[in-house]
Amino acid sequence: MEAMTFQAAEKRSAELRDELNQYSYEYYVQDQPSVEDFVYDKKYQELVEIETEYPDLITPESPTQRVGGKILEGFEKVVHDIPLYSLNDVFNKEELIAFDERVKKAVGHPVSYCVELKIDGLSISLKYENGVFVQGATRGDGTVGENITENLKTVKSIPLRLKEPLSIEVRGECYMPKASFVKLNQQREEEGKEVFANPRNAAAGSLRQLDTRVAAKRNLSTFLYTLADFGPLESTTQDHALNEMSRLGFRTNPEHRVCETIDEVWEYIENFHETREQLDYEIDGIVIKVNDFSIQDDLGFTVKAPRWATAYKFPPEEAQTTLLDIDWT
Ligand SMILES: NC(=O)c1cnc(OC2CCCC2)nc1N
Repeated sequence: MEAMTFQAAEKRSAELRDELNQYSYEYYVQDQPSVEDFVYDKKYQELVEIETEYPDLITPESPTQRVGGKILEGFEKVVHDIPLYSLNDVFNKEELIAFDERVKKAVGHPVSYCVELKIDGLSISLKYENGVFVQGATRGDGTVGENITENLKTVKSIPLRLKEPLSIEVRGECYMPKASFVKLNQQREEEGKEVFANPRNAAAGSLRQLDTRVAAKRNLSTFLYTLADFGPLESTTQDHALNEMSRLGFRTNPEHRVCETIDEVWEYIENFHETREQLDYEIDGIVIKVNDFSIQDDLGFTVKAPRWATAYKFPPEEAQTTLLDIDWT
């Protein structure tokens, strides 16, 4: 290809960046690729050539910035302005009903719940300034976490630029799909390395890597579930907030549902207790949240957890054996 003028390269690289980021969004966030891999690869190669010729044209959200390549000295500490809370657990229907009774007593009337699968991964917090991904951190102890921005940039489902130039903070789970976990452990066994006990440990181990190229190869994914700093957004319920995050380009879990009674919540729990091994990611329970944010504010928090949410935990199963028994390839 004869050398492009800077102006031509500037225009072409911007077109390629937008096109490639759209393809990546369809593939990794919507799970609905619109083009074959070779189409993506060809355009990606063209962008690499232009950026190699004109490095000044590289922008933070360029897909070429997702391959990693930095060896970090360590992880800096991040103080969370808004704490990441943990959840009080319940283990049976009676305790779930007691949770609903406490909420109704405190609020004075029945409430709707937003129920979500409890993804078994690593809690992360993502900060965006004017739409650009600027910081990713682990939960840590809920107040102080670790800056893992460079590793999270390699997670393809995390948007490097939002669909709108908003300054917001969201939280969610970074996880390793079951199939990737099985493949990774097979690889590690062949290499005589120690295998990971479960997908959660594999995801945590991948994000704790100081060599960002390692994280880039671990096929991690995300489901976002908390709008922490709303910026200009005005969601009044958890269900609406999930839809807003999806609209902005985040990957959210499609199984969330609003339940009007605790019986409906129990039906949802029983359904997923049976069908969870068909999911291509691990869950360890169901999260139940009062849907209305103003009622959440009225209920507030105990020292470590919200009064407006609980986690129904499934009894631990011999997950590892079932995982390895299934042919995920
Ligand atoms: N692992 C999950 O899938 C999950 C975890 N946490 C939450 O909610 C936070 C927000 C307020 C307390 C807990 N939702 C989830 N879906």
